Amino acid sequence: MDIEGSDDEVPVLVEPKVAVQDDDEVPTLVQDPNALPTTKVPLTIVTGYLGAGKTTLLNYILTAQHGKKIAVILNEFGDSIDIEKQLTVSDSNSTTAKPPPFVPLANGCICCSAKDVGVAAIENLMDQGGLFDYILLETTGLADPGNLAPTFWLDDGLGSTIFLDGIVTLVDAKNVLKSLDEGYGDGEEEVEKRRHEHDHDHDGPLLTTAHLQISHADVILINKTDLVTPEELEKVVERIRSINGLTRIKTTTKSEVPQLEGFILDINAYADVTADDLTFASKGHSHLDATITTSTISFPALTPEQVDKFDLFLRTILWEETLPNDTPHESFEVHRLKGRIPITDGRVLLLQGVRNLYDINEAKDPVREGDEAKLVLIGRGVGQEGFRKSLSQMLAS
Ligand SMILES: Nc1nc2c(ncn2[C@@H]2O[C@H](COP(=O)(O)OP(=O)(O)OP(=O)(O)O)[C@@H](O)[C@H]2O)c(=O)[nH]1
Repeated sequence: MDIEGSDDEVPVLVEPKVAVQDDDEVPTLVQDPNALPTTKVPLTIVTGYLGAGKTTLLNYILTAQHGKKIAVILNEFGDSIDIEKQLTVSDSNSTTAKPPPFVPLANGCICCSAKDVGVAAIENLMDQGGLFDYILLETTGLADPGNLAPTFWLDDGLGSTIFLDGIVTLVDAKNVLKSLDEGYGDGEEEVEKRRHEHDHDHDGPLLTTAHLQISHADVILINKTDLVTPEELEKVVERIRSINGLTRIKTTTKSEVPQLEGFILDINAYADVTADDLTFASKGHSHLDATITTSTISFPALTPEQVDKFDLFLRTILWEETLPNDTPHESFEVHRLKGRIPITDGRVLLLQGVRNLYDINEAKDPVREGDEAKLVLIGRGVGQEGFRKSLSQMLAS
């Protein structure tokens, strides 16, 4: 699977990205028409379970020859001092009681730790840190990247100097299945909390941190492959693929990814949607995991009149978390979505979404003969037949 082809697509925002906090709030897209165009700096979120190999990956990137000046931000939490110590720090000041906000690293990169990883906080830090051309944000092992991604994606539409390039998730080949099945590493309290948050009946399949980190990932590194047999590794790959059919997967030891560019860095995962990605996703083994699945809905090219109806379908599932037309359904939550929607007038609409945010751009390449529309959803309960049914009812109305 490949996430390439940014040159082919001219982004035309036909639907602003908006977040809906509550029913009274009217979402607006605020843009300063006088703002000067700036070169936006890509930000990659690096997530993954405790001990999966995040710091090892950052060290690998920071010592590789990529010609970039990278700013690494460590989401400060408990053991961040230890993490800092592990990084390849070339500055002697790093041992002072109060380290400077940024520590210069080997090959011109800089590193800092921050409690607040909101957009404004990071832009502030960047102002102090000087020129750089890439940001890697390492989250804590227990972070839900789905909480962070909308912040950076939304702000990119609001004139930020940062844009979300993608989410890279490290998984530990040896322990990931235990994490997915039992919430291994989440702790009893957290497991109980998640049951209350995500499963109102408390007897459904458990949603673990590992699920959240995998379902939101654009790239997954299955690390520590030296600790498993080829058969065990194959099982891990299949399970992960069944959760997230859109992600690119690579198996690694010591988080080594010789080809960083286009695989970890500069993947543009929130801009590009290729037909190949979606076709690949629809061939997944979608029932290996009881909690999170990838579901593909295919339908014929839309007429221009159906575009608004399709948009209403999206708004209903993402903002109201229900299916249109009172279609009966079990509870669900969408973590990530992508779509490619040909229109009978020759246009192709590209759809991107994370949690309750989405946007639609117009692809430059025209519709091809026989193209069908594809909507890929990743999340809990997204494989229900009701999705197809309510969409076709809505389009036919
Ligand atoms: N056997 C083996 N060990 C590895 C591999 N990759 C990393 N490690 C080791 O696993 C340990 C944890 O790696 P880290 O890179 O610190 O993992 P992390 O995800 O940053 O961990 P936290 O910061 O605790 O969340 C370290 O001792 C690494 O040297 C690997 O592929 N195989």
